[in-house]
Amino acid sequence: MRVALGADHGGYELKEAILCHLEKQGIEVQDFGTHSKDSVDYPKYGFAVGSAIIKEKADLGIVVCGTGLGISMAANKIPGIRAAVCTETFSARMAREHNNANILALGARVIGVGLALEIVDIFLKTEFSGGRHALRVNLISDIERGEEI
Ligand SMILES: O=C(CO)[C@H](O)[C@H](O)COP(=O)(O)O
Repeated sequence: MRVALGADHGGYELKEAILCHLEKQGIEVQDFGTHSKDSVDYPKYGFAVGSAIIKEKADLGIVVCGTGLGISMAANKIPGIRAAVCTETFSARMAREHNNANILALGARVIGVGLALEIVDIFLKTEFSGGRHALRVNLISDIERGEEI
């Protein structure tokens, strides 16, 4: 599995912890920055991670900002991206199982590192269950294409 990772300054430290955690497990990680705590603009990192997924350079993405909100909003502007902000493990599992989310968004100012890593592990190991959920995710794609549903 190839994971694309990105964060703004608010998420920088948590991103580094996630990078270390995933590399220890032998997971291939592409780090799109940021690389310090200097103030940056989160849409650029949401866009970089989302683009990597759409271009099939990564299978799943993880984005981090202060709340997970702004960076997920930016990523979700890319057609085909389904970024889900998760603050607990149940939503992380459902985001994959029911919604086929391709990006996990985390808020470094909302949750601690331990919970964040647990959420990451669950998100990455859970498969989309398809079936009725695929029909619903396809309706999201129809909306993206400007179709009426
Ligand atoms: O959470 C965020 C976006 O949703 C950002 O990390 C946050 O807005 C950055 O704030 P500041 O520039 O005050 O550090």
